[in-house]
Amino acid sequence: SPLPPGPKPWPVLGNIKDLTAKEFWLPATQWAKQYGDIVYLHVFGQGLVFLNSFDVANELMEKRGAIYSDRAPLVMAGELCGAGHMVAFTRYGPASRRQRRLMALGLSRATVPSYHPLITASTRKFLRTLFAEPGNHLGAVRRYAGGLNLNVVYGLEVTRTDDPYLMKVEGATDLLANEVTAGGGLWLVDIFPFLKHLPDWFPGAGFKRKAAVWKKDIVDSVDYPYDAVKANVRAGTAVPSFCSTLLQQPSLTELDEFDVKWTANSMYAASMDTTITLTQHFLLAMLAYPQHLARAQAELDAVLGPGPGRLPRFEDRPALPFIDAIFAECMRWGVPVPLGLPHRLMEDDVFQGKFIPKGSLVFANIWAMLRDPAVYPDPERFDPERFLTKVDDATARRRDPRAYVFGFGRRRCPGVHLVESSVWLMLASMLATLDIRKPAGAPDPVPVFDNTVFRNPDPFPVELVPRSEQARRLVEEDA
Ligand code: HEM
Repeated sequence: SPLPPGPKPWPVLGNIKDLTAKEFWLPATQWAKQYGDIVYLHVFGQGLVFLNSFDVANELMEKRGAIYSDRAPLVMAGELCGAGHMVAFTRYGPASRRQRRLMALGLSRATVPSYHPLITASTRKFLRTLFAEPGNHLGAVRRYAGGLNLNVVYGLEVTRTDDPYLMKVEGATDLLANEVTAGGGLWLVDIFPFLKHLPDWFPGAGFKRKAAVWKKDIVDSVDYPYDAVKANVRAGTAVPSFCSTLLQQPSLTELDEFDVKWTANSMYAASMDTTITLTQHFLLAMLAYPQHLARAQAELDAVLGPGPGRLPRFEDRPALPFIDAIFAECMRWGVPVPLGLPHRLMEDDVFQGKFIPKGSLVFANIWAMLRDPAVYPDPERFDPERFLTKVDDATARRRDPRAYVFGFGRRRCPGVHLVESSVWLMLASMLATLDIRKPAGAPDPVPVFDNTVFRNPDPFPVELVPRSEQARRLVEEDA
């Protein structure tokens, strides 16, 4: 069978000239328009496959998950930088299945409500930080996401901005997102693995010297909070958390411990940039569409009392359909991980008469799915109301961005239920208490995206100010 269609490759080099370091989802979506639901490229013989519709992604990544669930053997990130045991990098097999089981235990739909008190406390703390440091909302979001995770995962309470656990894991997460995987995770050594045998001093082997430094920080960030929770468990002082619960099981093997340690770290690393990205898109949307901010605040006032009368709680959610619609539209419009994380195909496959070679890296083009005008008319517009029109169940399922933004199949994001609770409360709390506006005289923000994995906008000017004296009092008195 022929390969799926795609842009014409050069001999040997393949489509290297078609790769872009920024916003790779844009050319990928142009190819989707030109070539259809499956597009094939190669770089030095390494196949790259783009699945551009829900049906095809579901058919291959979900239904044929037994062969579409591996990850690329990344020499630089996995081997040289020591991140190979992080869940997102783990090769498909017994180890990844053990990790996924642990995650399912700690992050299931049934478990997440037990974190609601903690999520509420973290969100309130986040609001206080925002009010106290109005010019540093990004720092506040970081601390919120990091603190919540340290608490849920390790039972460690963050009390200071320069908390040593937070600093360590933040540093390593930053390294991973902005250095190790900034170019999509692919280094020359991943294409030519023999390069890893170059001596460190060899000209061109700078990547090895970098990796040695980064590896130390990454491995440190995995051990440091884990050792703390283990010591707490031994001393009988551990508070309930993902790690402490699992570490107190009888007959824990060394392998179990290893799995708990790496799984715990992965939850932290994977939640940080995604949460920040989603929050930044929410702010961009509120700046560009102030009418939705006003409507959301009116809905909140009607339920919580004017001003607001009190801070939002999880129990309020069914009475706040417009807030839910804003949340859904932030996921759709923002698309935090537009091409997902590539799955590696483990065997040759044939689909709709096209040959997909073993070893191909398969991307779900989530961006194209969430910009499909047939499902989302006028897709560039931030329009929460699109989720409020009554439709039949099948259409409602098809238009729910949750079916796409978290990826597909056996590697689908295990953080989905945590996000559903934590980000909802965060958005509802910000809308209830803050005005979100451009600083006086500042131009409309034009978002710039520099990362190839996350669609995280570069910082932009925004002013977050208490909505009213009442809002300020509520947040401060809640301390
Ligand atoms: C806005 C929030 C988030 C979005 C949009 C998001 C999206 C994604 C996507 C698209 C993937 C790749 C799935 C695939 O390969 O098909 C992924 C993987 C992953 N996510 Fe999330 N995520 C979010 C938050 C979180 C949170 C809060 C956690 C943990 C607490 C988390 C943990 C993970 C892990 C561990 C993986 C790797 C799974 C694997 O390789 O088996 N994510 N996420």
